Amino acid sequence: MGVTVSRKAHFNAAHRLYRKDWNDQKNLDVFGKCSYPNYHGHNYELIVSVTGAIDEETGFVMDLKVLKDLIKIEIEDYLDHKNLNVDIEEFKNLNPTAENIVVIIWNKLRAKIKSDLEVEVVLYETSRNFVSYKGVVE
Ligand SMILES: Nc1nc2c(c(=O)[nH]1)N=C([C@H](O)[C@H](O)COP(=O)(O)OP(=O)(O)OP(=O)(O)O)CN2
Ligand SMILES: [Zn+2]
Repeated sequence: MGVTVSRKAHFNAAHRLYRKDWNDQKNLDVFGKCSYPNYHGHNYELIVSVTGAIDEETGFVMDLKVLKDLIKIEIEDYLDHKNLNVDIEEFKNLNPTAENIVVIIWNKLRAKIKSDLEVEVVLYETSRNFVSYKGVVE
């Protein structure tokens, strides 16, 4: 049981959905226009939610200024205005789908947030397509 605090953020990035081990026709059949060779862009929006107990002294679950700075450094500075396939190491051999992007984002934030707090990330690829991830349930 806990209280959830959330912070919205955004970044713009280009990508292309395709597998190197498939030919162009199969990539087109599976990924459609998302596999076009010259990439395309999205205005990604994310919501990062942190759940935990309220600290008696501060009244915070987590300082939202700290969360804001963390998202800026770990996610926005890392992904904004990048070509995900070309510029981002994690996607050199991983398709930059919304599912894979949200897991990468979650892993980067999880590593920087106190372990007694739960972290969930919701990632909007378009205003109508979105995915969410809260880690593997142990
Ligand atoms: N399961 C997934 N399916 C799809 C993904 C994905 O990441 N996971 N990605 C894509 C494309 O990259 C892209 O998101 C589709 O964009 P677009 O064609 O613009 O999407 P819509 O036509 O649905 O645009 P709306 O504005 O949301 O109507 C495809 N599938
Ligand atoms: Zn896309």
